[in-house]
Amino acid sequence: MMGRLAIKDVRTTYSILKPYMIAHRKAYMGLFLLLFVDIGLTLSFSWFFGHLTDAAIHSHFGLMKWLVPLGALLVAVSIASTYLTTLWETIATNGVKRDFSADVFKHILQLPGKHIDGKHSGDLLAHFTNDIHNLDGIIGSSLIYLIKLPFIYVAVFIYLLQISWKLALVSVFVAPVAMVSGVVFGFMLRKNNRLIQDLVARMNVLLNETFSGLFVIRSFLMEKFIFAKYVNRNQELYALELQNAKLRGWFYVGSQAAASVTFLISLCLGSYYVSSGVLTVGALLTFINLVNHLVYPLTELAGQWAGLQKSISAMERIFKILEIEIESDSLPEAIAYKPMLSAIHFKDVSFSYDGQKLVFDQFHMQIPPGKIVAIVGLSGAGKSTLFHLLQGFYLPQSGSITINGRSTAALTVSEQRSLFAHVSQETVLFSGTVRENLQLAKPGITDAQMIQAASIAGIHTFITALPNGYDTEIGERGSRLSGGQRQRMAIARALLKDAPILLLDEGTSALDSETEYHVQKAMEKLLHNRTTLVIAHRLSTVQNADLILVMDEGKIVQMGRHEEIIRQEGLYRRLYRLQAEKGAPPSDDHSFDTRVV
Ligand SMILES: Nc1ncnc2c1ncn2[C@@H]1O[C@H](COP(=O)(O)OP(=O)(O)OP(=O)(O)O)[C@@H](O)[C@H]1O
Repeated sequence: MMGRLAIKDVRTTYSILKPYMIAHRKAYMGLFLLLFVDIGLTLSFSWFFGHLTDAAIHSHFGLMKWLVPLGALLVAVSIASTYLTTLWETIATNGVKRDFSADVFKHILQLPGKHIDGKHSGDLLAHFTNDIHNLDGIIGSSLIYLIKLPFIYVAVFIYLLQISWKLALVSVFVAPVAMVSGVVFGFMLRKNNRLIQDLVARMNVLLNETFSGLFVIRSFLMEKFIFAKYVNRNQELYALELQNAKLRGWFYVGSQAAASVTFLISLCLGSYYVSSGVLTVGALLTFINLVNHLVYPLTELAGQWAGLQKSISAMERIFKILEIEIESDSLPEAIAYKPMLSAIHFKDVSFSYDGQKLVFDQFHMQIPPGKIVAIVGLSGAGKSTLFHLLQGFYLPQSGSITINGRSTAALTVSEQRSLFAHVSQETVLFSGTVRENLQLAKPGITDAQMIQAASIAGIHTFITALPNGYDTEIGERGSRLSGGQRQRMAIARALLKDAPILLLDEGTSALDSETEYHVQKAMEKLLHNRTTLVIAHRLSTVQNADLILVMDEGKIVQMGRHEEIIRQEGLYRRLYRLQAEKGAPPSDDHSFDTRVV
């Protein structure tokens, strides 16, 4: 992995992009060669104009006869060179961007949970919609241009010296002025570009949150507020772009003025030399043409320089992601475990999300193999955190978690995550078909297995009634399905993963009684031959559990079977009674809703 680097300049940016550019070295070498072809063409065309003019003035038809086909040849080479430059530049630039963005994407997929927490999805999105494309300046045309500049300068200057050394000296005095102002403006542009890119990222966050929460926005009548926020940010962006344009404009005006002065002085002096017989008309034409090639790059410098600065500030943003240590070297893959009854042991586990407030302090927990364990407790007690730690989404600061006597620290990410099938409270499905969503569970799932799992989860009949059956699109995040249907899809997905340990979160408040009953039945079928941890909200689950763990503020305050702990004075009985007082006397069909307390 890349070490910690502070992006300060172009060199650092290139040190990151170097391997990607080397991978496309053929295209870059081609472009480098074409650069010399281009310089050769520039000199040849100028030479051609001068000689053709002199030949015409002096009626040298013999010379003109072979100059004309030579001119045609130069045009042909120029056309071929333009075509190849366009092609190779696209191959190089897009090739580097394709490979680099794939690596950035892979890196984000491998970021540890604690680093994902602090990132906005819109901000991450901006790396791909904005930052990667802004790298064009440093890997594409600006790079070629800036490499070409010194070469063309030297080549043209040597040619000019041969025509008239006095004129040549006059014509290059502008170069150092342009260089110095380029550095100063470059610095200012980079600062401005950084602000623009940060703002674009913030706008992405706003857009992302707006579109994903559109119904909440409508329900709370937040449209005006959101719209005003968007308009303000857009205005801010406009102001920054304007500032950027002014900077580029001044740089352009400066270099244009210096270039025009150079051109005019050369033209006046040159005309004087022609009238005094020192230069021929053809030589002056060659000279003026070449001076243009010195002047033109300087006027273009502002644009190229801005592109380069944009790239560097884009890379600064991407680098903040790249410098975070990832949790594994490669992307994890599902491993097939044979059915096994797993014992889980938390020993002196201390954990904090933010490094300050401890969720677990020297936490101890032992889950016997093959049992159904219900976890109950107040909201914020640490139940979900327990699931996060088990699956290795977060690592404990101290202590150990062992599964069948093996520490999770010794497991690879693939090994650890393949041990669990998780049905979470908030069901996340992906855009695509029912089949695609179910097949995500494990590679190589057959249709027969898929139908079996969907039948157990009680969703097969519903799926077959859809217009395209298993090939029906379910919309973004499964939006075309109801809450209960989504949950049963998640159960089918967990069944197909067929992992040794089940983690269930009974968040069924959104379901009607009949759906809840079906979901519950489907979940029960998941429980055989495995160790199961259920964050329990239903009395039936709690009563049927082999073991109940009652959690409070990151500690297990009571444990045992329902009949045992209901007799004890403590949180469990309080929760149970409160449920009864709510007017819903506990029975098998009612929710053991710990959240209401
Ligand atoms: N990503 C996070 N970053 C910081 N703190 C967090 C994060 N997730 C949870 N917490 C905090 O950790 C504590 C335990 O949260 P956890 O989600 O494990 O509780 P829970 O028992 O599952 O609650 P609930 O029943 O409401 O889902 C809470 O104080 C919560 O605010």
